[in-house]
Amino acid sequence: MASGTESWILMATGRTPTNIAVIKYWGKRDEALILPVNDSISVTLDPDHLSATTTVAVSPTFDRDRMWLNGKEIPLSGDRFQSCLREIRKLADDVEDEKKGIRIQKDDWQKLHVHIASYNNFPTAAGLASSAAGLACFVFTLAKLMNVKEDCGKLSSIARQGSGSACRSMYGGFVKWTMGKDASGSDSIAVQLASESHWNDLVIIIAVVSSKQKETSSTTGMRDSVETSPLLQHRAQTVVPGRILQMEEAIRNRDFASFARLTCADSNQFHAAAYTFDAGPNSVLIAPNRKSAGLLLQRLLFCFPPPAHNELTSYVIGDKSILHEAGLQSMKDVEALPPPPESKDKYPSQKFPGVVSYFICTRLGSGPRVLTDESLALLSPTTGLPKLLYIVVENVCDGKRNPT
Ligand SMILES: Nc1ncnc2c1ncn2[C@@H]1O[C@H](COP(=O)(O)OP(=O)(O)OP(=O)(O)O)[C@@H](O)[C@H]1O
Ligand SMILES: C[C@@](O)(CCOP(=O)(O)OP(=O)(O)O)CC(=O)O
Repeated sequence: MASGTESWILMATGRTPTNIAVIKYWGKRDEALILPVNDSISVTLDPDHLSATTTVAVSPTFDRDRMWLNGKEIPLSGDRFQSCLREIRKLADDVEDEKKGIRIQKDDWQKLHVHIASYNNFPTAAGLASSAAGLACFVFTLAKLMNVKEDCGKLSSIARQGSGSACRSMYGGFVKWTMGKDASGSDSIAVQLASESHWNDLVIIIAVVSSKQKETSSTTGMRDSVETSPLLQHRAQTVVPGRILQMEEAIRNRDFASFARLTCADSNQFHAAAYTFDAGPNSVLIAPNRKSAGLLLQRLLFCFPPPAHNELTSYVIGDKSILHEAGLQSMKDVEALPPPPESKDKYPSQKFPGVVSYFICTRLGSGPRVLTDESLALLSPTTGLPKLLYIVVENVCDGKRNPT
């Protein structure tokens, strides 16, 4: 390993979106390689609103691999992180940074240690697919730092070994995870069905009911289903294959009626079966265009207003322009909303303030990207430690009590 100085640090930062499945992955045929029992299809969400940002640093001074998630150090010893690290290291190539005078040879990556810091701009482990954005970003950013030349399909098969749904976050727009047949998992990869621009008037509204960590992870929930539910096998073998074809056609034709029918049918198949597992309580609503999304928001805000003294700007986050187009500028406008006309004679116009924690308005989004602006890196370029920690340490050294 040739280098100008012994204490250099080289870094890369990536941002990767989350995705929401419209035909769900639920159940594995191989737990270690994370091979699913059926194909699945998802929409990638706008990384401005729901994404993981990850910085990976390498330096000859690091004595072990370390990781911080949302500012807290977490162990990297788990099989899933280890599989991804091992697979990416195998594909690593020579790296040269002329400006910094750094040269890393392919084989050096086996000995060099990395520091990884990641941050999710949405709740972690609450059923909003943080593992998808997080593990995809982990693999994507390591691959960038280590100059891996493989395409997104190959990277998706590595991300899959971190968390199944992560393979679909390797692309923007509409994505299919092909379950594959091979026992090695080499053909269990994600492919892009259509980019985000193919059907860009879809609006996605997420009602966040709870941001707390779920009691049952998806991993455990689907394992229980595989072990105990005969319906799951029927779903995987008989129901999903046809549904996948119909969903592909609906996406190709931008046929919202079929898209919505298939999405709801696939979701209901879990809830109608009264399993005890939970994939998180937050619901994802999809509107065909901005006008319908505005009408939907008016109804949602009428029924689920924020608790007293809450600002509208912190209650509806993400793409706020839909709020404005629906004539909702402030809490006064929400309070003045009439009851939904369709419910007038059928149901009492009940309101449930505080039931929803907040709403996220978003849209389809693009795939992973490298962030070249060094100020967005989560690790300090001089210490290789998380920037916040770095500031706290610096402040303590300076005799200041409060971290900035
Ligand atoms: N940014 C990240 N970088 C690396 N790993 C992450 C990141 N975010 C989440 N994870 C990993 O994913 C785990 C959460 O996955 P889990 O499947 O329980 O929840 P979820 O993905 O938010 O929900 P669901 O899969 O039901 O939509 C975390 O405990 C952590 O190990
Ligand atoms: C309900 C789901 O979101 C389940 C996602 O499960 P994970 O991908 O989080 O599970 P592991 O592979 O065990 O990490 C459906 C889906 O995204 O297709």
